Amino acid sequence: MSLVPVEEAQARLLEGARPVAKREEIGLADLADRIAAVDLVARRTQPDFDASAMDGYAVRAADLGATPCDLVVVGESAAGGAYGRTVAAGEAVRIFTGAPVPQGADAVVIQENTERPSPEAVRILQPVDPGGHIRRAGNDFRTGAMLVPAGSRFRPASIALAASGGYPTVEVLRRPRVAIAATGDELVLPGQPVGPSQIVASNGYGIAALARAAGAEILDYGIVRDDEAAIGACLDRAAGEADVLVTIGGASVGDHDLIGPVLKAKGATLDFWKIAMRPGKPMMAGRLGFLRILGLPGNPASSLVSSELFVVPLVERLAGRPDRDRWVRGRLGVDLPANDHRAEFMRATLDQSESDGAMITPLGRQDSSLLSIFAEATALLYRPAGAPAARQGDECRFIPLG
Ligand SMILES: Nc1nc2c(c(=O)[nH]1)N[C@H]1C(S)=C(S)[C@@H](COP(=O)(O)OP(=O)(O)OC[C@H]3O[C@@H](n4cnc5c(N)ncnc54)[C@H](O)[C@@H]3O)O[C@H]1N2
Ligand code: MOO
Repeated sequence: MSLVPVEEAQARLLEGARPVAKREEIGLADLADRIAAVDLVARRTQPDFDASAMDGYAVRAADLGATPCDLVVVGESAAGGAYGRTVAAGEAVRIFTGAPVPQGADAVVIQENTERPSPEAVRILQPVDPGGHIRRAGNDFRTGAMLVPAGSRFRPASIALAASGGYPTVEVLRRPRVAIAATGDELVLPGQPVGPSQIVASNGYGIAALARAAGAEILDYGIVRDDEAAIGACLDRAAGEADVLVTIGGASVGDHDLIGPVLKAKGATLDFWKIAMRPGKPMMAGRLGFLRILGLPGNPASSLVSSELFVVPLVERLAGRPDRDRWVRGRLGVDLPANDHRAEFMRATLDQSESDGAMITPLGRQDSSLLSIFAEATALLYRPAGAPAARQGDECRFIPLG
């Protein structure tokens, strides 16, 4: 079977992938980064009264023909406690920011432009135009105005806007459910005793963090043994509750690499297997009914690179987020030899201090088993398949790592 080019594999994976159709109603506290399922139209007007923009005195502008002049202070209007009567000629009302401007008053004088010659009187030192320092009713929005269109991703300001518009809860797209299963007889959970020839299952935690940031809800299936029945049961479980199943390990050609055989036995479609990339070659993608399956290679760097390139865009698409170009242009920090037929994604560091663009330098050791090197990397440097030798300073592309 020939290797599938990376771009082709990405395109085939996203073919027909649409945002999850199910919706749910959630509270404002959980709204960050969720996608609005319906248009949010204002249920109220903001502000729904003329409000003072400053601390000072509500006055009739016409009273201030010649300043300084003294007015009688007849009461107070505070935020949440209006002045109930009408302001008459020669009168002023002490007022605070956000408080309703009383009937009869048409301007606010800021308190810095006043003096209090006595408790009953205020001396206005400068005139003010009618409407001065007043926020008119509906200044922000009116009932019926479009606040957040369906399909938008909630940002801090739009969450606050939803609250202001009268929504205690909001209908959003349900997050895609991504089940993650680490396969392998050698694996133990973090914190458990590690016996001879065993290792700690680590990859799933990094992949879960990536998928969650891309908009997924994670279903953690823990460790699944290298056993066709166990992997089959995991597939059945995912088909019943998840949108995507990500398996880690068992994707290659060894006698204990069972993901491919189990997909076949279960009648799942295998969309593609083996990508022209390094690391991450043995990745496979398939489907069982509505479930999408990504079989990632077990080597730590391989599984994380595959997740950046395949899990993230798939989850973002299913979550209803817009497709985005994650590639950034930079310059090589070192000379590099010609590349072979597999695109290479090198763990690299990024120096943003250069004036002519970011400088990317691959880390010394690129072995796909090295998590310590991955954790040090701040970028994945892309070397296209068949790329000729490159010189320091040549343009290159990279994905910044979060
Ligand atoms: N004869 C061949 N052998 C291999 C080939 C090949 O083309 N022909 N490809 C190699 C490449 S490239 C990769 S990548 C690996 C991937 O193999 P698998 O996906 O089958 O992964 P495993 O064999 O199960 O595990 C590989 C390695 O990773 C460790 N691992 C597995 N799961 C986890 C986990 N959740 N957390 C941490 N580490 C994990 C596992 O213990 C192994 O050390 O195949 C090559 N072989
Ligand atoms: O593709 Mo493997 O991922 O080279 O180690």
